[in-house]
This record gives sequence, structure tokens and C-alpha cells, in this order.
Amino acid sequence: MITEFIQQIPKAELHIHIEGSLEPEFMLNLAERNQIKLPFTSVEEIRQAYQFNHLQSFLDLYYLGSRVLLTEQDFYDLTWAYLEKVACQNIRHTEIFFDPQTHTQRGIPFEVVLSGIDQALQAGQKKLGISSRLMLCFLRHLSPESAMEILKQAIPYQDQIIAVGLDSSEQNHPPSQFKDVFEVARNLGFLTVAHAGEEGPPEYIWQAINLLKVSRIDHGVRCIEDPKLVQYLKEKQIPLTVCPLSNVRLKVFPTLQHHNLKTLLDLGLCVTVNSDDPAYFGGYILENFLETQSALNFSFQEIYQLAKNSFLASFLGEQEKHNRIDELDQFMQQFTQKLS
Ligand SMILES: Nc1ncnc2[nH]cnc12
Ligand SMILES: [Zn+2]
Repeated sequence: MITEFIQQIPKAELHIHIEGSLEPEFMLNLAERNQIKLPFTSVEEIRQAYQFNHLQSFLDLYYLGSRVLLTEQDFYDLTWAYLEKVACQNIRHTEIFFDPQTHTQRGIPFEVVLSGIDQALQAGQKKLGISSRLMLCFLRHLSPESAMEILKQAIPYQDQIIAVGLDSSEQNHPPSQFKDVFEVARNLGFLTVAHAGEEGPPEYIWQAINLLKVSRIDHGVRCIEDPKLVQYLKEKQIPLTVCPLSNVRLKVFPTLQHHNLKTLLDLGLCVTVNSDDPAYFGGYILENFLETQSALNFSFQEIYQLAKNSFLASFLGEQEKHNRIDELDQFMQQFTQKLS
């Protein structure tokens, strides 16, 4: 019964890298379509490579896979495949990251990447009823100057990009390095988010809050090591976009049973469930909910709270948030009636 509940409950996803939804079958198809040489010849070989020791070992493969994406159609197809998939999982709203530097560095124009993704998102709203927002991530292993350059390229498309974020290799790349570029972005009207406290220390979460002035922390699970930080996140209700299957695959936690999502929820933090890079980590949002529930024994009420948090923490307008939460509450009523 809880499986059916999790499947049907309306939910939002707030942390998904669109390049991380590139399924192995599609990677091979695109490699052939675009005449790109990959060090793999079969889906099995690609899947076998999905043995990660830490974030960097994943990122190496993720950037390699992204090389098959060349045209506007490729970015459209990638985004559309993700939307079709999650429509069946009752996602009502999604906030998607893209990594423009991964593509512009290979000579793909910013506009090509953006246009392909954006057209698919518009089709997703029209044909699947999924609303969306797009977020641009700066790669923190590259320089702040490179981030500033990509920010400039984003200015003409500002009405299509709600926020800027910070991703890639966390260790030794503190948020403080990107203070200036985030300040420029905020002055231009972008909202801000940042990956912090995934592999990096709680100090990086403080920096993301105090220096980058983020609206949400992506991951943030290492906040638990700093009680003052936990208290602050609770008081301010700064959302954490937690990605349970990702954390296990990248060895942040040894198993899902060891994950601290339930602890953080019990402590009153605004935590949400997300997929991060679903093609690489063994599941989309539904699988993240189902496997985490099974490992941590979440109740119906806790699943409801996680779904509610996903709308509360979203970048939807206030009225729209209320509408989505009303829809969620109606679903709860109907489901409870069915049970009794
Ligand atoms: N989990 C993750 N952490 C940092 N950068 C990423 N890019 C894609 N997935 C990521
Ligand atoms: Zn991520």
C-alpha cells in the first residue's frame, strides 16, 4: 500500500542534472548518430563502469558521457526522455540543472544547449502537465573567471534561467572562490543554490549560506557534524535537496540504512528527496522514495511531509505553491478515504 501511495503522491524534484539522465542506451545511440568514439561498445560495458569510489570517479564518467551531446535535437531528446519518465512517477514540477561549461568547452554554443532543453521543458508543460524551472550550474573545478564568462553568456536568456548553482568536484573547491560571480548573478536577478556538504565539510555549507546567499543547499547531508549549523538550517528552514541513492553510490553513506535523511527530517529540517543523476545512480525520484522508505521505514505522514517540502522548497511563486499543496492535500484525503 505504501508503494502505491509513493507512486501516486504528487511531488516535485529539485535536484536533477539533465546530463545525469543520459541512459546508456541513449549514450550509445547518440555516439553513433554523432560519430563520437566512446571507450564502450555495449550497454553492459557502460553499466559495468558504474562502480564509483567517490564523487570524482563518477564525474569522470559523467563528463565522458556528455561528449555525445552535440545538437539542439540531442539536448531536446535528452530532456524529453527525462520528462516522459518522471511523468509516470507523478512528478508535477521539476527544477533542472544544466552544466553549460561542459558543452561550451567542446565548442557547442550556449544557445544550442539552452534552446534544446528549454523547448523540451515547454513541451513538458503542454503535453505532460509538468511545470519546470531551469538552473545553470558553474563547474567548481574550473576557474571563477570561466564561471563569470558563462554567466555573461546567460544574460540574454535570463527569463529562461531562474537560478545559478555550483557543482562538480567539491573537495578543495570551497564556495568562497565563487563569491564574486554569485554576487554578480544575484545583482542580475538570479536566485542562487550550491552543492555543499556532499563530500565537503560543514564549513562549505556555511560559506554557501553566508557568502553565496543561497536559497537552498544541494545535498548538505554533512551538516549533521555541526550542531549549530543544524540549528540554523532548522530555524531558517533552508531546504536541503537530498539525493539518497546518489549518496550511497558515491560512498557518502555505506548503505541506505545508514543515511541520515530520517534524522534530518525528525530534527525539523526542510529536507527533500531527489535523484541527482538518475541514469548513473540506479533510480529516478520514485526509486529514491521507494528504496529510502524501505530502508528507513518512513510512515505515510513522513512521505507526505517530504512531498510537501518539495513544493515548499521550490522556486514556484507563492500562489502556485499553495495550489500545489492544496492538490497534495486533496490527494491525501482521497487516499485516506480509500484506506478506511
Ligand atoms: N552529485 C554531484 N555532485 C557534484 N557535481 C555533480 N554533477 C553532477 N552530479 C553531481
Ligand atoms: Zn547534484
